[in-house]
Formats: sequence, C-alpha cells, structure tokens
Amino acid sequence: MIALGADHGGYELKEEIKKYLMQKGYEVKDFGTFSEEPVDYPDMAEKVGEAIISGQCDRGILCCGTGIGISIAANKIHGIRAANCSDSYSARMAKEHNNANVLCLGGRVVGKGLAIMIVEEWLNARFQGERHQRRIDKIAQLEKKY
Ligand SMILES: O=C(CO)[C@H](O)[C@H](O)[C@H](O)COP(=O)(O)O
Repeated sequence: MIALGADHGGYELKEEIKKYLMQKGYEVKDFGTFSEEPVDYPDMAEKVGEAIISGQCDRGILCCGTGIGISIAANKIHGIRAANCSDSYSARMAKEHNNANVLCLGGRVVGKGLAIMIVEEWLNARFQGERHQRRIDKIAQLEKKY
C-alpha cells in the first residue's frame, strides 16, 4: 500500500500520481490534501510518515511546492527515509542505496511526465543492502543519539 500526501503546492501533482498508480494497479491510500486550499506540509508529512511507521502502508509519496519542506518534515519521524528527487537517477539511487521509504516531489519543480518517470524508477528499484545497510544502520543510530 502506497501512502500519498501533499500540501496545496503539491496537490495537483499528487492527484496525477494517484491516477497513474491506480491505473497501474497499485493500492494507494490518500492522506490529502484534497484541494488547493492552503495547508501546512508538516501535517501531511506526519500523516504519511505515521502510516508507514505503523505498518498501515509500506511506502509513501509526498508532494509540496518544491518537495523540500515536506521531506524535511518527514525525515524528522524516526524510521522515515524521505528523498526529494527531481531526476530519475536520484530516484533509483534513493531506493538502491538509501532504501528511501518516502519519495518527495516538487509540484512547482517537475512536470507530470518527469514526475511519473521518477516515481516509476523509485518503485521499480530494489535496495542493494550490504554496505548500504551498514550506513542506514548508522542513520538509525543518529536517530537514537540526538
Ligand atoms: O516547503 C516548501 C518549500 O520548501 C513547499 O514548497 C511549500 O509547498 C511552500 O512553501 C508553500 O508556499 P505557499 O507560498 O504557502 O504556497
């Protein structure tokens, strides 16, 4: 199950991604927002992050204007590894090396076509483990330490 979330700056892109994922047969849970009425991105990041940490969803996609604010907020939740990507190479590496469980996109940065390519790349990539697992374990240690 893929959790989706956006603020007003990412709303339109989130809707496009949702449509695409549903057409492809992915199960999605949309945590909003559901209009272009301004909302605060940390609230949407929390909903999606919580859904992943609780096991309700196994990964998530978050959109705000740039993808920056919502990724910063999501990364405050222990266990969330959110990657803000504007290109498909970074999206693949975010999964293969960082095992990112949240992909962030900027609705005011990337167009629909590129965003879909980025989403596909991230969904189809596989975590490569080994040395990357050691580094992710160190990230988890940082969460405990600070
Ligand atoms: O957090 C952001 C920037 O890092 C997002 O792009 C937000 O969507 C943006 O800041 C919202 O801005 P607005 O002027 O309130 O629409």
